[in-house]
Amino acid sequence: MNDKVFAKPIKKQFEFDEEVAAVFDDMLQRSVPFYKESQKITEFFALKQLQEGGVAYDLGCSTATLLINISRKLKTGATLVGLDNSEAMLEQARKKCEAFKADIELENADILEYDYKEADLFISNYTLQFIRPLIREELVKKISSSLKKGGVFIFSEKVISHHSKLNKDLIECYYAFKKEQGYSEYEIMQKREALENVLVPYSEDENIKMAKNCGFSHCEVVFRWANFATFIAIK
Ligand SMILES: C[S@@+](CC[C@H](N)C(=O)[O-])C[C@H]1O[C@@H](n2cnc3c(N)ncnc32)[C@H](O)[C@@H]1O
Ligand SMILES: O=C(O)C(=O)C[C@]1(C(=O)O)C=C[C@@H](O)C=C1
Repeated sequence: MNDKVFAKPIKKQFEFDEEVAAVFDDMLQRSVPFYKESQKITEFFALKQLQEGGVAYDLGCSTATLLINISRKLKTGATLVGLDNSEAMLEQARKKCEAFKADIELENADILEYDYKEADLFISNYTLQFIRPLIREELVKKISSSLKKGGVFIFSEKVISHHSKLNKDLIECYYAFKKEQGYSEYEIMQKREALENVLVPYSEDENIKMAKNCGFSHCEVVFRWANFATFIAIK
């Protein structure tokens, strides 16, 4: 289905509700530049990390597109767990897993409260940005302490620049991308307002510093387009 969520007047803040879940795959492909490429790079490093008996979590798995793609390419027996606290997203995810016969554990859970098993891999694409800054670092510490030594955390985020002119230009560049994807000026502005104080992006440096403060020995960007980046942190 096509995303027309912000084509009508919206008064509430952005939510991952039924209306968003129903159009989510289209929304992401048209709202995240190089979304498929960032998924492919995530898949590549995820598959390298997963050995027989390995455990991987996708935090904020939404409709499970990424885990389904990983499961289809996985040659070893590993446990794939997708967590999300939007039941509407999980309904879509379950339907897709059923259709693709993908062996994935999906749980309705708050990623901040979840009791993680020892894992080899964590993924969280475009989700940390929705976690309040005050508790974001606690979550990343929890992820790091649940990983085995040498374990990997792959995460993608919208990012800002602390150079004000460059930041303004990055946003302009992103809105030009959205227009090319068929979103109107009105839809872009409405979504911008709905995301205000809900999606709180950090800069590339702040994300790397956060990972290092939380127990990762190394963190770097493996893919970036303007204000969207994919990071790999290694314990
Ligand atoms: C932008 S979407 C993630 C997109 C997805 N990872 C992908 O690459 O297609 C963010 C997801 O995080 C979920 N989410 C946000 N806060 C959460 C929390 N505290 N616990 C669990 N899920 C959460 C939302 O319901 C939503 O599905
Ligand atoms: O559309 C925007 O303005 C975005 O920031 C894109 C973004 C994201 O980065 O997570 C925001 C919300 C939706 O979940 C999909 C994509």
